[in-house]
Amino acid sequence: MNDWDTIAAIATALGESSVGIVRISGPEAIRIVDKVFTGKKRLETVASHTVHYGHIRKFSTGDIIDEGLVLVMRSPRSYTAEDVVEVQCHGGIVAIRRVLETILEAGARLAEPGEFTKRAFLNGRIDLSQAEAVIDVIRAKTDTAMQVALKQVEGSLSQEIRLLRQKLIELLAHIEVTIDYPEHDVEDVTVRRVIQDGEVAIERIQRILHGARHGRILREGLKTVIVGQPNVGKSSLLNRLSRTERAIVTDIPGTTRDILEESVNIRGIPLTILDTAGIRETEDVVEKIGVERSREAIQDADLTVVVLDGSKPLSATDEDLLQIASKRMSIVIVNKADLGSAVSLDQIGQYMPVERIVHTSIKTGIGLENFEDLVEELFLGGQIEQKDATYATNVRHIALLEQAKTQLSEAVQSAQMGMTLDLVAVDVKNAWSTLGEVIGKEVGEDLLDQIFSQFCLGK
Ligand SMILES: Nc1nc2c(c(=O)[nH]1)N(C=O)[C@@H](CNc1ccc(C(=O)N[C@@H](CCC(=O)O)C(=O)O)cc1)CN2
Ligand SMILES: Nc1nc2c(ncn2[C@@H]2O[C@H](COP(=O)(O)OP(=O)(O)OP(=O)(O)O)[C@@H](O)[C@H]2O)c(=O)[nH]1
Ligand SMILES: [Mg+2]
Repeated sequence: MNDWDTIAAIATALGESSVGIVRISGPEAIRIVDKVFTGKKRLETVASHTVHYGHIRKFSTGDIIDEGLVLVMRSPRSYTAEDVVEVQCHGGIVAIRRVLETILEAGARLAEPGEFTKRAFLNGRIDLSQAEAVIDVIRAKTDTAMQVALKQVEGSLSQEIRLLRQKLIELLAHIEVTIDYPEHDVEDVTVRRVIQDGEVAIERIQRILHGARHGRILREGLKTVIVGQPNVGKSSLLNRLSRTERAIVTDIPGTTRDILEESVNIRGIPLTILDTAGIRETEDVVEKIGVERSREAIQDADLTVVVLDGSKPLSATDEDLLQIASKRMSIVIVNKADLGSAVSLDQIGQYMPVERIVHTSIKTGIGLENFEDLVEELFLGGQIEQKDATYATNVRHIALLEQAKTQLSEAVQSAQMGMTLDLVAVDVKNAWSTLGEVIGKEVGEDLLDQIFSQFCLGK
């Protein structure tokens, strides 16, 4: 174990709560808490993973600060793999702060954000991808996001990466043998193996990356933009989905002026919805800018919802929007079904497959279920349902996986083109070390600092 100092921090959220926890980790953790805690036994003598009742005292005066329960977890069986003591005191800002203060007076240092988890990594209890997933668990906003992150904390991605690296090392060993003892193996057997194993590895990486888009959506929300002419019901849709009166709805066309943003949750899929100003049909330059703005919003979005007023015939502006949206993931809502239908389905069908068209009356709520079904179908497509699939959700991991994929493609190509085996080996070796960076092999201190500084205090 490293001879680091002993760190302490408040582990629970600040504010009024029933219980608060101060966590201490490091070689002096138990001795330091012993100096300020009086229970039946000295903590130095108690068994690991036991809980003790007693009083916490001010280090300088010996005055009682609070009563509490203390947990002792001895190295290496703890979160950080060091000796860890957790003091559970009363909640509320004053009690927790005073307990932390006395522990700092007794010799601990205030931990930096993420320092407990950083120690768990540096002590080898978890790898970097597991440590990074701890942030995702804390930040998860839906059950599914939480589930995916927790799986990663438990090592799902790490395991995939380790397996891939293992295969690449075996391949490298094979190449080395062929280079060093040419008589031992025929070169083209090795070349074939590079191509075959390389392609299998690329395929595995591809599968992890395929889940990446879903992973990002789970973390950041599906960027959704609502576009359409004035007065068609765009803001009404936003209000319905968010179950708020966030957007102002009136029968005056042009009610929404600025873009509004709202987070909603549809069947466990987080959506960040932008409600845009309606696009008018004029030759006016200012209005043309409106179409341009919508076009930009559509380019940025994961999902575009085009709202039409179904009680009116399709206009040229509607067709423009349908045209732009047809190139992207999109859904068409034909609204105001309660006012009768004047819009031609065949006409919309020229731009959009019928399965993507939903008829609604947002005013009465009719058809919204179908819209939600469609969102769910488009974005989960059964894939998130496979609970054991591994997703890369972290941009750093995704970038590294893309890079490793490229390096492997280069190895395969070099092999196919008949390059010498030592050149092929370089690409394979590169892919192996790129994958290593995902789990924290050979990463620099700067990167670690950057990653762990995103954590909250006490984690
Ligand atoms: N009180 C408390 N609750 C908590 C945490 C904590 O640190 N303290 N956690 C903080 O995130 C989470 C649980 N995560 C944890 C992960 C590993 C170990 C741990 O001690 N692992 C050791 C020993 C396992 C064992 O005894 O079998 C190990 O893996 O070696 C503890 C908590 C959520 N709940
Ligand atoms: N009859 C009927 N009226 C609706 C329906 N949906 C919305 N409306 C009404 O249409 C009017 C315009 O709705 P908004 O949601 O403000 O429309 P918008 O598309 O946001 O309009 P702008 O912000 O002006 O671009 C309001 O009076 C709504 O109550 C519907 O399904 N049927
Ligand atoms: Mg509006």
